[in-house]
Amino acid sequence: MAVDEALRQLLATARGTPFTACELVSLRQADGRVLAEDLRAAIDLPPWANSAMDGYAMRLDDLATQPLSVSQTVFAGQAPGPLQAGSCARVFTGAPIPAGADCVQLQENCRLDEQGRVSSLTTLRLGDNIRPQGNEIRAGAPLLAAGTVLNPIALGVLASQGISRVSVVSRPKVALLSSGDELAGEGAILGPGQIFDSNRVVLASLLDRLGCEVIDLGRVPDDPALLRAALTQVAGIELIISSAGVSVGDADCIGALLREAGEVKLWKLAIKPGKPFTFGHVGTIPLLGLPGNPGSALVTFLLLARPYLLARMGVARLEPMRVPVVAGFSWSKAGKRQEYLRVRLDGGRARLLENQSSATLLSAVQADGLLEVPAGETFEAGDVLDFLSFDGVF
Ligand SMILES: Nc1nc2c(c(=O)[nH]1)N[C@H]1C(S)=C(S)[C@@H](COP(=O)(O)OP(=O)(O)OC[C@H]3O[C@@H](n4cnc5c(N)ncnc54)[C@H](O)[C@@H]3O)O[C@H]1N2
Ligand code: MOO
Ligand SMILES: [Mg+2]
Repeated sequence: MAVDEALRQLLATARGTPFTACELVSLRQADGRVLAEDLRAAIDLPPWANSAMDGYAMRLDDLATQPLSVSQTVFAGQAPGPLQAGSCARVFTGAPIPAGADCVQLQENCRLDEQGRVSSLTTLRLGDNIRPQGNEIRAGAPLLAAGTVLNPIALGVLASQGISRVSVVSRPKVALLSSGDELAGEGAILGPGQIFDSNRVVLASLLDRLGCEVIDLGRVPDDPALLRAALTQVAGIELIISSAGVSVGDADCIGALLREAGEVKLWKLAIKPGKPFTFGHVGTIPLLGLPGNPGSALVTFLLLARPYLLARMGVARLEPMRVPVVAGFSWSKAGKRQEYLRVRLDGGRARLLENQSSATLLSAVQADGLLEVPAGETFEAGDVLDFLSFDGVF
């Protein structure tokens, strides 16, 4: 199955099974969380007309009779009285505009005489250097839509509205496990044939960044019964993510687990790395089975697991951002699978990192992102391809 079709099916399933729980959090707890409600502006912004510059607030009609005496001084945070006819007001940036004033002249463009009276040295137009009330947004207008991933800017927008708590999608409970008899944990001395488990920390950290509550089930041997036992330990799991054991080897037992205790929905995609990616259910709980090779687990997480999770969280923008990038190398072997090459951007061109093996993470840590090569295609240096940046993803 093509990657696009698998993604389409995963997203359709995800949209049909959204995470519905939400919670009220403070803005400082809301960074990276998904807004659960449509929000409208509570107040006009700015709440009152204010000066964009340090200078003098005037009435255009009074400029015919300058110099103008200064009838009041208004700092930001003060409440001015109305502007006396035939005078101007000393104002500073952010200060409310006195009623009756219709423009502000910069102090650099004013001359003060010995009596402290002000003349404008340049012509002014109605509204110059005034930020009108409600100019940015009117009370009641749509502010942020449900499904927005709150970032520091969005939090600032909420704070500027006096909003201090927001309803966000509760952290989905995701059970994570590494399957494999060969896996050793941190601090272990490697026995014969053993390797350290690296996938779990990668996936747990990626899940943290998506705002999930990671239930770490640790390393589980290649045994469907033990896998099943591990999964029944915790209540309330909303999704299972496993790594390894999805290919055709005698010890690959995620498929057996799904067939015994649930169902297999997707298996084997035209994606490189990541071919044996699996999606199914253990009982009623969805399971995303990522391949064990660390490069394959990473790529399938980014391209399939991440959008699936975001869709269940109600996020509108799901996929990593694709941008056109010029290839700095040629590719002559057309593959049967859509391929994701680890590349670095040097001078705006994609440079292929040396080791593209799905078994290594070292080229991925040097990469800026992935270059997408459609199945059956070759390309020349100078051709433009889609690039999926790691920026914004991690
Ligand atoms: N006869 C075939 N063999 C394989 C095929 C195939 O089509 N026919 N597909 C290959 C592809 S492509 C991939 S990708 C891998 C996927 O393997 P599995 O998902 O079954 O994973 P394992 O066999 O358990 O492990 C693969 C590899 O990854 C290492 N690994 C596993 N877990 C971890 C971990 N937590 N941290 C670090 N490294 C891990 C494991 O030791 C193996 O070296 O199958 C190919 N075979
Ligand atoms: O699909 Mo596998 O990930 O090539 O090694
Ligand atoms: Mg295997």
